Amino acid sequence: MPKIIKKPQESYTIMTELVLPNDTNPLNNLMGGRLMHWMDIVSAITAQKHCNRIVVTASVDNISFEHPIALGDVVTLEAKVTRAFNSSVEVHIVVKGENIPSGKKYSSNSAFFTFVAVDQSGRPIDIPELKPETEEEKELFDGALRRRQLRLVLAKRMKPEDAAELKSIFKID
Ligand SMILES: CCCCCCCCCCCCCCCC(=O)SCCNC(=O)CCNC(=O)[C@H](O)C(C)(C)COP(=O)(O)OP(=O)(O)OC[C@H]1O[C@@H](n2cnc3c(N)ncnc32)[C@H](O)[C@@H]1OP(=O)(O)O
Repeated sequence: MPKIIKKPQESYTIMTELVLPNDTNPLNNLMGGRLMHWMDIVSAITAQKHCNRIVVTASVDNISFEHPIALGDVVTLEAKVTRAFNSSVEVHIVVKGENIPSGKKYSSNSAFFTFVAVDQSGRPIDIPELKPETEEEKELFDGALRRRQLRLVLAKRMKPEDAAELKSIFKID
């Protein structure tokens, strides 16, 4: 049976949160762990929309916090599927902060999460394909194969010698 093909826009998800006192550290900035929880939720919703299945978080790539988010600021998390493989999807999340009284907007961080669609017994299950449309979506789609190989090599699920696309970026003429 031919696979269903979906566009990134069909599962695009945006989530808005307000930093409340219970979300902050002693410096009155948003705690990293709370932000990672929100990133997990928004990206899981995105992955579920693409797969129409229950998904589990399989891996989280490096997250670096570029800009603290202050108490009272508004946090916007945007998530898009970059590529679908067999049972797994890579989701790109972009986090921005906004101080509404001053009108200041800033980038906080971005990350890639990988989710696996599972059946009722928790076994991986096939998912729809993804067809990127915009130039940015195509660029993320192309890079997703290298990122997948890197995370599978690090997780000891792929031999480095089999990671052809990843190795090709290190080739020197
Ligand atoms: C319609 C529905 C309505 C539902 C309405 C409910 C709404 C409610 C919303 C709540 C939203 C919160 C959602 C939070 C989601 C959690 O937080 S889930 C909890 C944390 N995560 C877990 O517990 C996952 C634990 N791990 C596992 O269960 C298994 O290792 C996995 C991930 C299913 C993989 O199973 P496995 O048997 O090792 O599978 P295997 O066949 O080797 O590989 C399957 C795929 O996993 C990939 N994979 C495996 N390991 C990795 C890795 N380390 N890195 C990257 N990929 C990997 C493989 O590459 C492969 O990909 P494909 O080639 O198939 O695309």
